[in-house]
Amino acid sequence: MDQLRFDGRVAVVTGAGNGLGKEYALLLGSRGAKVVVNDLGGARDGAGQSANFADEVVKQIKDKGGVAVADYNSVVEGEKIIKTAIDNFGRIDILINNAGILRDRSFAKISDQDWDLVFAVHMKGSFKTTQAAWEIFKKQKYGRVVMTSSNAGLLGNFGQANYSAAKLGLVGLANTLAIEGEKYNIKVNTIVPTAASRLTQDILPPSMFEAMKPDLIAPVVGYMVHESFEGTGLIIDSTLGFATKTHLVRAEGSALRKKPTDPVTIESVKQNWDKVVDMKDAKHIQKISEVTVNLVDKLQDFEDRSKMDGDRESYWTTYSYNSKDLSLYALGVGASVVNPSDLKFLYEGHEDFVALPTYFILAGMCMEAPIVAQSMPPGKHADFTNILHGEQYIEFVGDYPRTEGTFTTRCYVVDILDKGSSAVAVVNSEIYQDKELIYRTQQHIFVLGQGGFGGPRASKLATEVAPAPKRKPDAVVEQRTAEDQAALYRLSGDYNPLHIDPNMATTAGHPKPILHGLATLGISARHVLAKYAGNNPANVKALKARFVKPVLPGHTLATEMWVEGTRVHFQTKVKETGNVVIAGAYVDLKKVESAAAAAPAAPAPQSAGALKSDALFAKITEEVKKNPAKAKSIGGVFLYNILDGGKTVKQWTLDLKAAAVFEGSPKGKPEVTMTVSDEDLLAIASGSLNPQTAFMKGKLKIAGNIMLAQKLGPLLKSDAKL
Ligand SMILES: CCCCCCC[C@@H](O)CC(=O)SCCNC(=O)CCNC(=O)[C@H](O)C(C)(C)COP(=O)(O)OP(=O)(O)OC[C@H]1O[C@@H](n2cnc3c(N)ncnc32)[C@H](O)[C@@H]1OP(=O)(O)O
Repeated sequence: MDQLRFDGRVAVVTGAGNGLGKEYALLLGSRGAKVVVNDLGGARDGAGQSANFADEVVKQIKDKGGVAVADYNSVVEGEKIIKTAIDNFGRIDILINNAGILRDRSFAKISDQDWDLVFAVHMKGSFKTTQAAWEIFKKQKYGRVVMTSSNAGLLGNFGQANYSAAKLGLVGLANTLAIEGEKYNIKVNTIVPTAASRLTQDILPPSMFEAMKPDLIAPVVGYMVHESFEGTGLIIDSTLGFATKTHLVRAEGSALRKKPTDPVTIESVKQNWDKVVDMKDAKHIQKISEVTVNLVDKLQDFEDRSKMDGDRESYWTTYSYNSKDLSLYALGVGASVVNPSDLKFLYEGHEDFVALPTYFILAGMCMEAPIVAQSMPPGKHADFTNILHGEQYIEFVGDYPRTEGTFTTRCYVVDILDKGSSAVAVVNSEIYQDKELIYRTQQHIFVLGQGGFGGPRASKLATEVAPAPKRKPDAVVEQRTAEDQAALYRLSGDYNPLHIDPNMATTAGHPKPILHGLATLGISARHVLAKYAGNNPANVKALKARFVKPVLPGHTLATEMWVEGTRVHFQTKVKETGNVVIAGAYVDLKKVESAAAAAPAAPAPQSAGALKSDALFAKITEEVKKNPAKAKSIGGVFLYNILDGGKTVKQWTLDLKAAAVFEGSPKGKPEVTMTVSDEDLLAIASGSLNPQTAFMKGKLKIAGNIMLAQKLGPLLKSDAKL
């Protein structure tokens, strides 16, 4: 890489007589910048004054052929320091606010003077110096400013209340200046250094002090003030030759009331506190305007949800998943690399990688919601010690979900049934993505010993099981479960101790921890999928099952299947005992594809070479010309990002060789092939086929170098939304 230089630039470094500031000044001076070396020459606590420090640094810069001038003003009179730059060099481009002092005392002992002095040097000093340079930066439409914060400010540190407050104040100052400077090409960033300096000399242990050389941090700041540096409003923590970005994140938060008409009370705040502080889905907010948008969205969601809920108590939650979750789940329901047709459920690099349909039941489980417990009739209770999964239903409504995403789930109890000795809670879930319903589930939770309260025995709102035909099954698939099946399955999110804790299992009357009902169901559903659905999850419309008897890990499951139209009835038996464990179950398919028909010879892939046909390019170009705006956002998707890397890639060729080159692989050696028919490619270019949809429907496949293919996949997805 060419040396990054500062020729023609003028830099002011405050507190540059020693430590970090000195290193910044020496580095910039050695790279062609004219440097104002500011230092008051005071002691660490700000007392005293001397010209020696700054003069010495100026001498060192000049000795190496650089240009520098000393400045002995206090940063509190920042305008004088900037004047030194203008008087000597006629301009200013870079300002590093580095000067600082310490007045450490435990909080109770901090005097007004300790407080004021620390604030004067750090806050007022950075304010005055930056403000004096600001108008010049604005006029010349160029400026690079670095504020110096500290982990004591970001995190607090015993005995440094004054220093911490001032240091975090500087982050706030930088944040606002980054916004105000944006349109004038003024970049304002914050460095959080931990270095051996006069400030830390007898604070750090000697061995650490030795290692934390300021010259390991100076290049980080050097880059942050270079003209090629694009970042602004960043907080960069650096020490010991490491650098890392740090930023504040904001949790999803929670509404503090059920309906817009309800009051907020101290009690409702307490009730929702766990969600208020839940950082699971926390995000970094880039701009203050995002907070407003986010609040408006939240308010809208809150109102929409409250309308949907009416008088019904619902529980709303979000559920995020990624490829790792899908693979883990697939292992939990017995998929194995031993079976090649399972690979697409296990390996995110597989060109047909896809989620098993039963995986999506999990987002509808609302395990953490107290809704069943809260819906029990007076005197009855439900908890992990007395519930069993009784039945499960799932029905896909929209496009088959992708291999990663975030859902919003609404769960609510539709009925509590009285089955005599026991109760059954019927729980509905609706699962939304981007406010669109994509599937729904229903679970029956059997609550042992809690019946007899005079409630209804059946519910019109419950999806019924369907008894299997009375003939011999059309097919049977057997699979032995592993001893660790439940231990593995639970990692997908059902941590009910019944499935892992021997004491809990004994208390509930089982010889050992039992298998999750959904693990048994997942295994049987896989059998149906492979046998009659062409192993294609998107072929599944709905699935229903009743758990009739518990299964123990290690048991062999035999899934018996009957085909009736597009419905595949099934029941599952434990081979060792002959017990039926899943009954009345079925999978509704879009189309039955029996195993023989479902395993055709692999379709002949359309070679990447086909994409390079000149005739096809000519056609695409023609389409693009007809509607350039549309094509730019759709057909251009692919290459836009590749071009972002700064390489010249011929547009509209969709040439993945170029992508490989972009990734730094040897030229002319394509590492990725793209499989797409000429018609589909044309359709993408003309805007009639969304690449995201094409990717989802398997019409567009990327394979080869897995890392690269993975990168390209998300590019398609994210850009398709533009
Ligand atoms: C929101 C948070 C949710 C979190 C939930 C999930 C947490 C998970 O960790 C829990 C699990 O995975 S548990 C493991 C899987 N489930 C099981 O092993 C249950 C197996 N089933 C049984 O043991 C019995 O069927 C049993 C005990 C359920 C019923 O047996 P019996 O008492 O003998 O019932 P029976 O006399 O045959 O019938 C009585 C009435 O109940 C209905 N019924 C029977 N089985 C049902 C079942 N599985 N689900 C729903 N209803 C069921 C019958 O139809 C009958 O009603 P009716 O007289 O009105 O026809």
